[in-house]
Amino acid sequence: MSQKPRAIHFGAGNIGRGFIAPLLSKSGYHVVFTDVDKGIIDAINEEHSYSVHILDTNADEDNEVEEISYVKGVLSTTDDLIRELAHPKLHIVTTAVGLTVLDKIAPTLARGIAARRAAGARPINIIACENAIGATAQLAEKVRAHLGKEDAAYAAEHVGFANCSVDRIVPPFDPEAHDGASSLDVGVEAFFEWIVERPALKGPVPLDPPVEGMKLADDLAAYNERKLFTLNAGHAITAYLGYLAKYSTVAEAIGDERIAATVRGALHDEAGAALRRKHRFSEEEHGAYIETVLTRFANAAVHDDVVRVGRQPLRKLARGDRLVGPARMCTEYGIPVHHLARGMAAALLYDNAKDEQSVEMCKAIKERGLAPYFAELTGFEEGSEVHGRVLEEYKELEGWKRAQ
Ligand SMILES: NC(=O)c1ccc[n+]([C@@H]2O[C@H](COP(=O)([O-])OP(=O)(O)OC[C@H]3O[C@@H](n4cnc5c(N)ncnc54)[C@H](O)[C@@H]3O)[C@@H](O)[C@H]2O)c1
Ligand SMILES: O=P(O)(O)OC[C@@H](O)[C@@H](O)[C@H](O)[C@H](O)CO
Repeated sequence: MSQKPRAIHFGAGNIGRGFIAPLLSKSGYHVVFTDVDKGIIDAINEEHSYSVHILDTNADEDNEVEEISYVKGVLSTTDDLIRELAHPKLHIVTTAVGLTVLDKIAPTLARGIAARRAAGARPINIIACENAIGATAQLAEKVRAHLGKEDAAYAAEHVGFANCSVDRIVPPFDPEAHDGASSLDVGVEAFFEWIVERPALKGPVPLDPPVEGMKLADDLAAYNERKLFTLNAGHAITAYLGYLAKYSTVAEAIGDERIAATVRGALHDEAGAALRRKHRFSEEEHGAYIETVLTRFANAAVHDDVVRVGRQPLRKLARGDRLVGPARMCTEYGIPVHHLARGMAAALLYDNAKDEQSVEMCKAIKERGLAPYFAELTGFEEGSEVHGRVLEEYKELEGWKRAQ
């Protein structure tokens, strides 16, 4: 049996296989994937390895391929997972399942924590790598709701719940477009950033062994907001405007000057101005961060569909999320929002019959009326400046929709 320290990763999807597991594996952890998808778990247990293709516009072919080996899979619906969670060599648990799925994995994590207490096992750290402010804190609350008093006391001492900011663009990968690639392979951009909340970690800090590529920060909130309100805000605006203009990919959409101008304005003059005020990022540093983000969007080698980036518009229009979050921050600092308003309007126009939240949103707008629905969703009251501007932009963008 392997004596390597172990890591369990929930969600063997794009970011799990393409980012988190590779860092853990390269740092000396034996990675155990867990997923509800039996097909992925079976494939992992047949192959025990896969390749990560680093994709860059400037290369004719994949410019680098990393081999990830010695991985295994466990179906998340079986008791095998509880045994894995109680393993004496387990150091770290990560998730990348989607924010709305945290509810579903919380009871399993609670059972795993109870089993660790019964076994007197070593401390572990749990890190939810989902796109949201405080995703791990949200998970911790859901897990605690399933713990008895003694298990909760054990968890408070032995289980670290650390928030993080996680950044790497990893869309679905087409193995047929790459010679010799397997169904488990993933295609990723070269850029990555994983920043973890240091004060929340239990046991040795940095982790032992340290995770190569994992940065630790005392003030995670600043990095979390910087990423969500820049990369994800710009990504969402590009995707929703791109969808309206009938582009398939983010790279195509950001190549349209009308869309690029809105994204630039939203990131530099609005979200960026508010983030700089709140977190004291310098203009030079934050400007460079935004420009890197825009270059990443234009990377056509990472074939990223606007429908992936626009998925679940109601989650993206939630009050603390990537569109309304920076718009609220702007209003706190008296910064007018024109471009973000256009982005929110484009999100409200996202009409995709294959996306459940889009269907729900379009139905609600039709039945309840845009003005009251938007106010209820976002907290921007009817009659407020932002509310009025979003309604105006919505009308104008309906013209884009009709023009197609
Ligand atoms: N792909 C990216 O570019 C990227 C980058 C940063 C963060 N994220 C975040 O990572 C998370 C995952 O995104 P993704 O793109 O990898 O999605 P994905 O759909 O490729 O992967 C999610 C995986 O979770 C699995 N899953 C669903 N329910 C589960 C459950 N109950 N138990 C165990 N596994 C379950 C799915 O089967 C799937 O394999 C999201 O929160 C996303 O916002 C994604
Ligand atoms: O994963 P979502 O749905 O929250 O957001 C879609 C994309 O913006 C996102 O997955 C980015 O690719 C990622 O956040 C890059 O780090």
